[in-house]
Amino acid sequence: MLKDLRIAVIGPGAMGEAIIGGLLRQELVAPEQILACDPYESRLREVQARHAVHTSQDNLAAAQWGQIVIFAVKPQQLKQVLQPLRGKLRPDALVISIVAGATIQTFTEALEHPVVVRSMPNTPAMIGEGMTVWTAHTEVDERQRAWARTVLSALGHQIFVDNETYLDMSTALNGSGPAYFFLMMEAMVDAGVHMGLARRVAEELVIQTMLGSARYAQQSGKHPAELRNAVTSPGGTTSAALSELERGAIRTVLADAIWAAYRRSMELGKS
Ligand SMILES: NC(=O)C1=CN([C@@H]2O[C@H](COP(=O)(O)OP(=O)(O)OC[C@H]3O[C@@H](n4cnc5c(N)ncnc54)[C@H](OP(=O)(O)O)[C@@H]3O)[C@@H](O)[C@H]2O)C=CC1
Ligand SMILES: O=C(O)[C@@H]1CCC=N1
Repeated sequence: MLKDLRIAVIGPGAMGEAIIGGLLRQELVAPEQILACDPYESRLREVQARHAVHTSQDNLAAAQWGQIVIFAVKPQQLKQVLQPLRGKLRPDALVISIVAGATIQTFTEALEHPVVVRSMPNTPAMIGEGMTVWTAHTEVDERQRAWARTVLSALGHQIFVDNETYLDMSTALNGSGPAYFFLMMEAMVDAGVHMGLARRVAEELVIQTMLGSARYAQQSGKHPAELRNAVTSPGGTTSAALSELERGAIRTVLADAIWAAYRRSMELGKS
């Protein structure tokens, strides 16, 4: 599918490198098909040492080289990255953005290039367990959509949505979502340590409980409330804990947090 295609990754930071790693791990491309482009030589040396891909400090040359051009810079860096590339991409190049908030229109206008996919992955992509949501401009043809699907599948699961407004919502749920779980993990481990468990043991208990619960929810297909009720014995330990969580308004706090991320994604899109 991606055989012989040239893929430029502009901004091979944490996520950009995850894309490179995923593509190579799944043997979807060979290292010489990838060009990582970053202004900092030391970063390029690290990426080169790990993946043996081509590297460059010249975004324009990289963008012109790529048949697929992936933008993985920070939202705050995007404007200055796009400006020199205006009207310079190959007409049939596929742009894939993972930049939070940045709209398809931002790319089409800044680059004068309509063939743009906007996506939102997450950090479990580092181990091929990501969840990515993506959408495409109408000018992205079927062949290019298949390329995008293959590239994003290298990160784990992916789903296509036909309305770009879902991308800001996805940013708040699956994009930022791992941080919510890591925070919960951290708090639970600390509580375990506070009670007297060794940290190493508390970590193992918490991580496997989270993993097992996620897999169980996925495989059983049951509503989370049903699964929760099955844990909650009358007058037992779980109901004592849940009562405290409800007293702390955990549902409202989580919903407010997710709405804050959603609003922030939309704000980033306007800046
Ligand atoms: N982290 C996450 O969980 C997720 C992030 N995203 C999105 O992915 C994007 C990247 O995030 P992340 O990987 O975390 O950030 P990083 O800071 O790790 O990656 C950004 C990379 O871009 C490089 N860079 C900076 N300026 C330029 C430039 N002018 N030209 C080319 N490259 C440049 C940076 O170099 P240097 O560091 O040396 O400045 C860095 O290597 C963001 O837009 C973010 O919204 C999407 C989903 C999840
Ligand atoms: O925090 C952020 O803005 C990025 C986007 C989703 C996850 N990290």
